Parts: sequence; C-alpha cells; structure tokens
Amino acid sequence: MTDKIPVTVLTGYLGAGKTTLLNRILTEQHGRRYAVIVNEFGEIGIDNDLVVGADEEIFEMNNGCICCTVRGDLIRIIEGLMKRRGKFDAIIVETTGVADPAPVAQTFFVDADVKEAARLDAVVTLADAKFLLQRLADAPEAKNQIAFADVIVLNKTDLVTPDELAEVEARIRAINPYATLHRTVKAAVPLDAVLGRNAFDLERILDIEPRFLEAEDHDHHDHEHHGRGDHEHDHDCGPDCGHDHHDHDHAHHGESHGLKHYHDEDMHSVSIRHEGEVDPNLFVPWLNDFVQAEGADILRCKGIVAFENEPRRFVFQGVHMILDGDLQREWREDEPRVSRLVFIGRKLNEEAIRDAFTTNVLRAAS
Ligand SMILES: Nc1nc2c(ncn2[C@@H]2O[C@H](COP(=O)(O)OP(=O)(O)OP(=O)(O)O)[C@@H](O)[C@H]2O)c(=O)[nH]1
Repeated sequence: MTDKIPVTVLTGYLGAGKTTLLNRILTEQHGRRYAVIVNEFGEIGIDNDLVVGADEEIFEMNNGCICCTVRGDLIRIIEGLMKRRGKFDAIIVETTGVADPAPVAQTFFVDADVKEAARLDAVVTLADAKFLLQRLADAPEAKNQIAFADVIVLNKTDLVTPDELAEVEARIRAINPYATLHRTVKAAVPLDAVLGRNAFDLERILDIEPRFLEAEDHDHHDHEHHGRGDHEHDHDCGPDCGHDHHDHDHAHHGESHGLKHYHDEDMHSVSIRHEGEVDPNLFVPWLNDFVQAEGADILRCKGIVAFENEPRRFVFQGVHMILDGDLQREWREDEPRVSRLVFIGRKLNEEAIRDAFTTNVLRAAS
C-alpha cells in the first residue's frame, strides 16, 4: 500500500477557500511535488489561472462534475499520471464547488487500475464560516461535502463573531462528528493537517477518528425532519451507468448496539456497537444487502468488526453502495473484541437499522 500515490480530494462550496488552500500547498516549502487535477465547470477552466506554482502539473476535467462522467475523466487522468510516476509524490484533486465528492471518492474504490496505483488519502472540505449555514439550507451538495470530509477546514473565521463560529461548528458537528476540524483565516492550516492523513487507510481509522471507539449512546433523538428529498446526486445509477457496484467483501456483526446519531435536518449518522464477535457468514451478506438497498441515502460507512475465530480485525468502508473491506491487523491482547459500524447519510432510520442488524446478524446466529 505504501507505494501507492496518495490522493487528496479538496472540496468545499463555491468561494470557501479551496484555491487559497491549494495555493498555500503549492507555494510552501515542503519538498514534495504535487500533481493537481482541477475539476472545473464549463468549457474553460479559470481555476488554472489562479493556481500558482511552476512545477506542478495541472490537468483539468472540463465536462462537468456529475457522477460517471467525472469518474471516467478522473480515471483517465490518473492513468495518464501513472505513466509519469516519479515526477510527483502525491496528487491533489480540487473539485468544483458544487460537486458531490462521492463519485470522486468512489473512483478509488471501484476502478481496479486506479486502486492499484493510487490511494485516497483524505477528503478535505473547506467550509466558509460566514456562509456555510446558508449553503446548508439551500444546497444539498454543501451538506454532502461536510458529511464526506475526513478533515474540515473551517475558513474565513475572521468574518464571523465567536458566537457565530460556535454555531456553525455545532452545525458541522451535527452532520459529521468524525472529521478533524481546523478553524482558519485564509486557509492557514499546517499542511500536515490536510496532507498525508491516511484517513482512508482502513488501518488508521482509529487514529484519525479516535471518537470512533468512544462510548456512544448519547442522544437518541428521533428526528425525522427532512423531507427535502434532495436526491439529485445520489447514485441510483441506471443500467447505463458504468458503476461497478459490487466489489466488496466485508463483514462482521455485533450484538449490542449503542446508537448515537447526530442530526441536521435530514443528514445524520448512526453508529452500532456490538460488544463481541459476529459471524461473517451472516454479517457480510447483511451488510451487502443493506448497502445495496439503502446506498442512495448512505454517504459514507465505516466499520471495524470482530469475526468469530478470526484473529484479525475486519475493516470496511463504503461510499453509497460501494463497499470495500478486508481483514487487517490482528486484535491486540488488550483490545476488546468489539464490533463497530458507522453510517452517515440521509433519512437513515436508526431503529430499522438496529433491528435489521439484530435480526439478521445476531439473532440469526443463535
Ligand atoms: N475574509 C476572508 N477571505 C478569504 C479567506 N480565505 C479566502 N478568502 C477569499 O475568498 C475568496 C474565495 O476564495 P477561493 O480560495 O478562491 O475559494 P474557492 O473555494 O477556490 O472558490 P471557487 O473556486 O469559486 O469554488 C477569495 O477572494 C479569497 O481571497 C478568509 O479566511 N477570510
């Protein structure tokens, strides 16, 4: 895995500060060389003109940002880059401000060649401290971008009062409690806070998301807000879609569960904790079926699972209905064999998820 090229996906709504951060990355003395892929709307990309830095290679995807189109472009661009390996150390993909990061992230799971050559390092989302609340109200993509983030750079803090900042941060946390968050002016964040995160390295989920294993079960609100039905970008791909929606192996189960979820209108996260092992022959099919059925509403899922008679941890993650997972390092002696799953998405029915897990994985085993 180590010789794969790390890819950072930079996202964030229009004007949030993506280019500002990119310029910072490209001008700072860090001794690394980045290839930059800019996903720009329209025929003529203007972002190129704004990006400084002589040595970086910049490629553009000019045909919009939606779903499979971008993926095709991105795959071709990354494949082209791979022929020039050695000329750069890492890739940064700057997505257009209105893009849903899901298809970009999916590229690194589903395309065999890309998977072979590159690994998604982290999704970094720029958030505009002044306008994020408005965007959350009127732009579903803005919410997706927050939900997807491994790292959130809450930028333009100079434009808001401390109270406003606290409010926007609370809203971000309601959507995504797991990302690391940095408050910035002019995207001034230490580069190692956004690059080289290994946030998508399944082995490191716990390092990146220490809260992942915390006792949960705080609030159990039942929120059924929403009703916006903003599904434009959900991947309910039709028959023409080139998506490869099956490419998983994952598994686990659990048995007790603490559900915690946060909610922000229709977006929230549900976590399940099972104090013990699960039968992979029950867990894996359940997870696959669940994600296939509900994937349009699930933006992200992750989990670490203890399998019966298996010394290694099963770790999975997914983007919509695409799942990826494998057995990784062994459980340590002092480590409780607990199974944990987290789903982040829209309209997730917490009780239904809990019941399905209990019925199909736990009860079925007894
Ligand atoms: N006041 C203030 N302005 C900022 C800050 N960061 C960036 N800006 C300004 O905000 C504007 C937009 O920043 P960009 O970095 O171009 O944002 P972007 O996300 O790349 O924008 P798009 O490419 O349109 O999506 C620029 O004029 C920046 O100079 C900040 O922390 N505070």
